[in-house]
Amino acid sequence: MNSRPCDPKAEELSLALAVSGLRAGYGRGGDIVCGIDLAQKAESIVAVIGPNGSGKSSFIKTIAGLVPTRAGTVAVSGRDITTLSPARRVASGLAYVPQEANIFATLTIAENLKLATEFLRGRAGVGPEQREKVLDLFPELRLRPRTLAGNLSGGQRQMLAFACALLANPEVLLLDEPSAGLSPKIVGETMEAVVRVREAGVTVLLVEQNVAAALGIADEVVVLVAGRLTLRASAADIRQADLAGLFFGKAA
Ligand SMILES: Nc1ncnc2c1ncn2[C@@H]1O[C@H](COP(=O)(O)OP(=O)(O)OP(=O)(O)O)[C@@H](O)[C@H]1O
Repeated sequence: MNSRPCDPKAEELSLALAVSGLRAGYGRGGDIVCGIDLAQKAESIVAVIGPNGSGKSSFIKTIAGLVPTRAGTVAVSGRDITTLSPARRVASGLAYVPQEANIFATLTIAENLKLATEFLRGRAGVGPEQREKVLDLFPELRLRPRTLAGNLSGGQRQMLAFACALLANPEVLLLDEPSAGLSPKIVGETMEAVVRVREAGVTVLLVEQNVAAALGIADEVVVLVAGRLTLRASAADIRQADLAGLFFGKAA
């Protein structure tokens, strides 16, 4: 037998994102995130789906440091970031694009991009070179730097929000419902942009209500019900599955 001994530490280090026993909630209320484990390989896209109110956004916000962690750990590329502030998490390689208010509508495209790196001095790979790489991914933004972000379409705003997050040269990008409020055509373009982001070497954890859109681009899907991960499977397997059954425990 020539199989190598399993080294859990080495395995953990090879993961882009490692979430273990994560618990979180709001104020004095009960747990909304109820002990979640998630190990995500580098340069993969994992989609988090589940019924309304199951805690998908709360889960991703807890990883971003915006909802206080009550128990458990979060690590990016083997570095424990559990106790870091949201800003320090960004500087540690974890970027987050919220569902709403993810750009400054009264500033221009160029001003939004400039502001995005203002507090990131010291993070390796942040600077003009990264800016060029990001603008190569979203060439439309390069064409009209003086356009007010508030005058962009919903899809263009999402591209700007992605670009601002990517300027931090993240290893992991958290996206909270990027398709929300977009027309079907623009949802498709937004999902294509997520694929380009992954092709650029970034690991993507995506919360989506639009299950079909998420399944179209994800490698793996996790189903969250009442704050717990109830299923993890390849997107191909989930495409065949009965979603009502997965979400609500109903028989087909
Ligand atoms: N700021 C908050 N304060 C208190 N409770 C909150 C807060 N934000 C969310 N919740 C509660 O946490 C639970 C999970 O909400 P969350 O938005 O995380 O679910 P979701 O799965 O993302 O829902 P949706 O698919 O509808 O966006 C809900 O019961 C919600 O009311």
